[in-house]
Amino acid sequence: MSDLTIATLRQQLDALESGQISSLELVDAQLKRTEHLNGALNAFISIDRDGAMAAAAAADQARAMGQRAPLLGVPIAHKDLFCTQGLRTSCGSKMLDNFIAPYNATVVENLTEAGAVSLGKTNMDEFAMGSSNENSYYGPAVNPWGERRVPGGSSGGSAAAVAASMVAAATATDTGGSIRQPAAFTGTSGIKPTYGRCSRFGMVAYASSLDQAGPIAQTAEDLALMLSTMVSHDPKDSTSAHEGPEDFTRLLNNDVQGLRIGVPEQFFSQQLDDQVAQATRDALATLEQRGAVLVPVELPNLAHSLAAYYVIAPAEASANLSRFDGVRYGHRCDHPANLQDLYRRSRSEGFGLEVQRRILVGTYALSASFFDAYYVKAQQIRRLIKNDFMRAFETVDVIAGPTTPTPAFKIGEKSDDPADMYLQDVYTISANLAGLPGLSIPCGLVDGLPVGLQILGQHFDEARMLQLAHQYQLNTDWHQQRAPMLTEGAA
Ligand SMILES: NC(=O)C[C@H](N)C(=O)O
Repeated sequence: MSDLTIATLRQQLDALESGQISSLELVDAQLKRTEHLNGALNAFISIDRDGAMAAAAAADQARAMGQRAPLLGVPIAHKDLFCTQGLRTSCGSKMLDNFIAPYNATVVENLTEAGAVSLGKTNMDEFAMGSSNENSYYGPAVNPWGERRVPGGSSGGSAAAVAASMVAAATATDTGGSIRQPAAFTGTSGIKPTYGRCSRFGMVAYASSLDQAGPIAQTAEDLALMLSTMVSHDPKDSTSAHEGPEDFTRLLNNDVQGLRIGVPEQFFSQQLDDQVAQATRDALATLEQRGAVLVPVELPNLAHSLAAYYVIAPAEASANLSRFDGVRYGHRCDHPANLQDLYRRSRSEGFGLEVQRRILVGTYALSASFFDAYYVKAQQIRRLIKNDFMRAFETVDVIAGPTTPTPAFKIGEKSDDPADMYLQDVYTISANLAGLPGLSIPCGLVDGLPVGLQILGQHFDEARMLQLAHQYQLNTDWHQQRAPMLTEGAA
């Protein structure tokens, strides 16, 4: 491996461990690459050179003293909705442009304790609302795969940063697909673990019953390394799962002989691009050749997941975002005439249009006259969808299909049509509604753009999903394909 800046997390860790490179050297090289590429990609909102170099020096010192930690000295980045003490946490919003958290999110704390060095904070759709990263106050992040394509959303900055090897891995969050969809669009791998696996403490809340943190990286093996340090039971999050720490790498080298993969026809709906369907079927055939068994399953209520999600998520968002009132923290308007004026102007100036749209939709869905018709109905559908999955998992180990209906679209292509944008989430949101873990790995190129294979698992069965993903990657090279701009000498 000549250039360690484009290496995987595993390779970088091995190089640090063998003394081939120091953390200071690696972090500096990665920062230079990030500073060089960020003008074009806008993947980072904040680059923390001083903090990263200080942490790298400390990691080198710890290593020299014989100390070890799972991610000691390796550079990563955090989506800009994880609170980082002393470093701005904007959540992609003007509302929090001036917000510096007084504490670290638990996920940030866990990764720091594991020795990871953060280079800074990555771009995202405002308050994680979006599927293209175009809803960021800081401008869209750009997909390294080119031609002004979106990197997906809402964790578009983390995905673009990994795809461009600014960092080998980054944190992200997924409320309705925000880890898996950008991973699919950028040729990276991403996993949303079971709801409750990663603590939500210090994650700016969007829709609390759906939000879940997870990593984006180049490979399934790197996802397993990251996830093993990110999860923890956290008394500071009332929905934190009681499952203890886990080594998610433990099954990686087991073959997939006899593993039963459910394939729902509903994942091959009419929205699905023909070539994406073909790439998905080819990936399933590869797994079948390795000994996995493909089993048709039914998810009859899947068609209603989009409608249920786009009631529940805005409803929860409208409640969560009521805390931004211009009084306690965040944006405050100039010279308010009175308290009403302070609320109104601070919120209309601080929130972007998509966030305002969702607050309106959510407030309407929760209003007394419509509560039963929308919110209660959506929760009932949510239960039916979960039941569908539970029934399917009686006969299969995992469920697989496409991550997205199409490859990455052009910046601006869907901005005027929110419903068309929401359709991007058609295959990903059911996992959030059911609290199930889901991952995406690269499985092909369509018109030169990456597409993803989605694998959904049973609650707390991430290790098995990662095993399947790793075995697929041992037998294919889609995850090693590089964006053209990175191979044409631009970096
Ligand atoms: N946050 C997410 O998972 C993204 C999803 N597309 C949404 O806008 O809600």
